[in-house]
Amino acid sequence: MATRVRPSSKRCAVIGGSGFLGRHLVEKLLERGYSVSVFDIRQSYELPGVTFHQGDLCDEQDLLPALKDVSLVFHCASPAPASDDRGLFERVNIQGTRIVIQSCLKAGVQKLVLTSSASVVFEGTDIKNGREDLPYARKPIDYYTETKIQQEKLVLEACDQEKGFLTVAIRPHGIFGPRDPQLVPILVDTARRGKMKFIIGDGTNLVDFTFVENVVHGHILAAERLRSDSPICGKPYHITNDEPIKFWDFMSEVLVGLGYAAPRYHLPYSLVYGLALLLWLLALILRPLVSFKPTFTPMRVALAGTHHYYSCDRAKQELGYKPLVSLKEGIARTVESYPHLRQGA
Ligand SMILES: NC(=O)C1=CN([C@@H]2O[C@H](COP(=O)(O)OP(=O)(O)OC[C@H]3O[C@@H](n4cnc5c(N)ncnc54)[C@H](O)[C@@H]3O)[C@@H](O)[C@H]2O)C=CC1
Ligand SMILES: CC(C)CCC[C@@H](C)[C@H]1CC[C@H]2C3=C(CC[C@]12C)[C@@]1(C)CCC(=O)C[C@@H]1CC3
Repeated sequence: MATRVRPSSKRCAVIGGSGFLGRHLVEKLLERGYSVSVFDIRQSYELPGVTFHQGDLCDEQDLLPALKDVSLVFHCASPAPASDDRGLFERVNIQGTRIVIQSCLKAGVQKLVLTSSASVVFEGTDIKNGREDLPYARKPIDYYTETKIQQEKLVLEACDQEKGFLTVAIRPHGIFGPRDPQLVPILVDTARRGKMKFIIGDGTNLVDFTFVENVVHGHILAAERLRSDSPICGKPYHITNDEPIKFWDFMSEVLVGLGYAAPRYHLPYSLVYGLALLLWLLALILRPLVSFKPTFTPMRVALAGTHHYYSCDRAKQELGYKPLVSLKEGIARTVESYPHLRQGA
């Protein structure tokens, strides 16, 4: 009689493994002795110990081969928030996540760890030390957030301890670090165009920025603690640096580290938010005729001008989480990793 071979617990798949967070996660998993199957719509690197599968996660036929003999799946694929493409977010984050869950069940995967976002509770108003029991945003600030909420619900609701399919969601906030394609590059581009002179609001708002290696650490702890009798099944966990910082101090440290001037002049929050909303509407109306992408979107202005920091007490207590890299060291390592973005380079 043929016996069914249980997939090795050291073989895992990273969906979105070519991305910023995904690649850092893959590198750490390899270091910890895992063999990794990467699934992504693009291939951005090659590494010994990694098998690449290129395809669209919305297509089960593309995805299934990447999940063969895999017991643990990390799902950290998403379209970039800056694309602001409602159809794409719905297709990839909602329908695609349904396909990911179905494919995991078909392939006999036992654990699914989703990269969600702390933004699933953010409505554009202050959040101070927010805990995981805050309700999902009733009025999500953009399509990205709207679909990240649906995605998280789908994954957590799929958790079935009796059937042995275990899920958990990690909610990071403001990930930064070497190879980040959005935060530092957008900041530098804005500075180079002379638009980083202004502080939106009074500049005292506190925000979480999380060094990428801490986010990776949170994911691996969650995966390794996920067992059928563990209290973490079907739950979300905030993962931050646990060092809220003034948004404009963080921006200034990165800018000054790269040789640019720190923003100095204050503009009222409601004025900038109103203008950003107007520009966004204009861009939407004119989309069939001309395509332009405003730098100061309502989402970015809200993120730049409000408090949004989160408690990671639940992760500390239930996952044994503690940030490994301080904000100071994370900023220094990030600045050093971008020689091509320095002033004058
Ligand atoms: N960067 C940040 O500050 C934060 C990110 N997150 C979440 O972390 C995750 C990773 O984000 P990043 O690494 O920053 O983004 P990224 O854009 O660098 O990586 C996302 C990856 O997903 C892949 N992907 C997109 N659509 C796909 C599809 N249809 N099929 C297969 N692969 C596809 C992309 O090719 C890319 O490699 C995302 O789920 C994001 O929502 C959450 C909180 C903060
Ligand atoms: C133009 C300036 C006012 C701001 C430049 C920096 C921004 C590009 C970033 C500051 C906070 C970042 C952030 C995200 C993307 C990049 C920023 C807006 C996310 C939206 C990425 C995806 C998430 O899940 C939440 C993040 C919150 C913080």
